[in-house]
Amino acid sequence: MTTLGTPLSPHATKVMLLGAGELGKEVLIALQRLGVETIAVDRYEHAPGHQVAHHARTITMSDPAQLKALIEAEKPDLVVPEIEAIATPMLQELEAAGVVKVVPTARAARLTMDREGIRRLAAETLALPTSPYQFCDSLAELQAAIDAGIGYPCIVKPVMSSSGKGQSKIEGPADVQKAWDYAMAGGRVSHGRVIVEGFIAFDYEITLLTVRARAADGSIQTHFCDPIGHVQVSGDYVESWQPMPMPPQALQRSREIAKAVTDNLGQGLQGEPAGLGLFGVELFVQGEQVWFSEVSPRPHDTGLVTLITQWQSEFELHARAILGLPVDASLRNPGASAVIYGGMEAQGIVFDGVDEALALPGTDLRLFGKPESFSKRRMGVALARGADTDQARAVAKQAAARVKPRRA
Ligand SMILES: Nc1ncnc2c1ncn2[C@@H]1O[C@H](COP(=O)(O)OP(=O)(O)OP(=O)(O)O)[C@@H](O)[C@H]1O
Ligand SMILES: NCC(=O)N[C@@H]1O[C@H](COP(=O)([O-])[O-])[C@@H](O)[C@H]1O
Ligand SMILES: [Mg+2]
Repeated sequence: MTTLGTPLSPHATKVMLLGAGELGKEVLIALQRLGVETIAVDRYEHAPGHQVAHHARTITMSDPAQLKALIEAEKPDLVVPEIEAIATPMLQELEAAGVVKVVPTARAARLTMDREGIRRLAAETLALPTSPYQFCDSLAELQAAIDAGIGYPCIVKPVMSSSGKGQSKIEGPADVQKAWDYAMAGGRVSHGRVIVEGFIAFDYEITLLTVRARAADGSIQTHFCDPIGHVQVSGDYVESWQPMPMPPQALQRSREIAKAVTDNLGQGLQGEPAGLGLFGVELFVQGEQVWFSEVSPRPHDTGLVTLITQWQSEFELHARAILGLPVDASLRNPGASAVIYGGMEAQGIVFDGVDEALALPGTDLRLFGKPESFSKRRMGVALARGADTDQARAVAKQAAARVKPRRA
């Protein structure tokens, strides 16, 4: 049985988000609606989630001592990692000592924190199909890995990075040095290690949102959302839509892969089923062939589209699942999302054209409230529902284009 308390009272149910960007902000709102007391943590002040939580804290989340001190002071019932760059070994220690429960588990947060943990688990332990890959600690090792079999074209990424930061495609020998230098500059935490992956010429890629939630009989059940199709530019998502039509066999294979990965990441300390929550399983598809790419043990940026397509968005699903509540992962209507970048480096920017964007029928908007804009920083997203995803994609893109960020 799940019992929830009253926020700001001695019996509050307290949840701490480690990372309070646009994804965390929506999870926090979903938790607030259930009367959960929320603590939003991020590396900078006035992060999107800070603005909607009961408590806002700013620390260096990759510093184990700071993280431990904050968790011990706040005593949350649940800690919910929202970004990768967190001192996850400390979370494992605190979880093992019974100090706190980590969503979905501290082990899952640690394994997915860097590309090596999750890639080796998927490809080597679970024998799932992935691109060929090597990990390298120097330019010389990178060149050797390419020459020894990865070949051209290939993709280089820092082991710890997300949203395409530090990622580039190598077309031939002339690009190797540039890709190495770019990866060194682009990781979230400075780290001299990269993954080089053989390029998969997929027909399309999907995110399969997969939810581990408690069923009425107390067991953990896996629910799949309809697949989300998306387009990435320079490793960062710019457009997504749901549902993505797929041949039944490719969908079946995608679900098997997602189940294998999430079952493993959901294991508790003694290997028993434990971890609850939503996962974003990223897959490449060509015909009936499916490759595992990576997984987020948390809501996924491409899943922002579910704010307008599902009865329960990925954020509500995550909030419900982690609290042990029942979920409904079904689609309500087709829809699409299109990203709004800042397009400039400036503080406290303003957005023109919000009225024109929302005048398009079936649209909605999220402006995240990030205090500082960068040229390629995601500042908002336009959402559109439609009779089909082609129509919704066109409208979402049009709405995003009507929102014009500018200097105040
Ligand atoms: N081996 C590959 N072959 C072909 N395309 C790839 C490969 N690896 C990555 N990509 C492309 O780059 C995108 C981003 O890669 P990946 O998901 O590994 O990076 P990321 O920085 O973790 O992104 P995010 O945090 O947004 O999920 C993929 O969605 C895909 O479009
Ligand atoms: N692909 C992962 C992803 O989209 N993560 C989302 O971006 C935020 C960081 O944004 P920022 O870099 O603009 O601060 C994270 O906090 C999370 O919400
Ligand atoms: Mg990705």
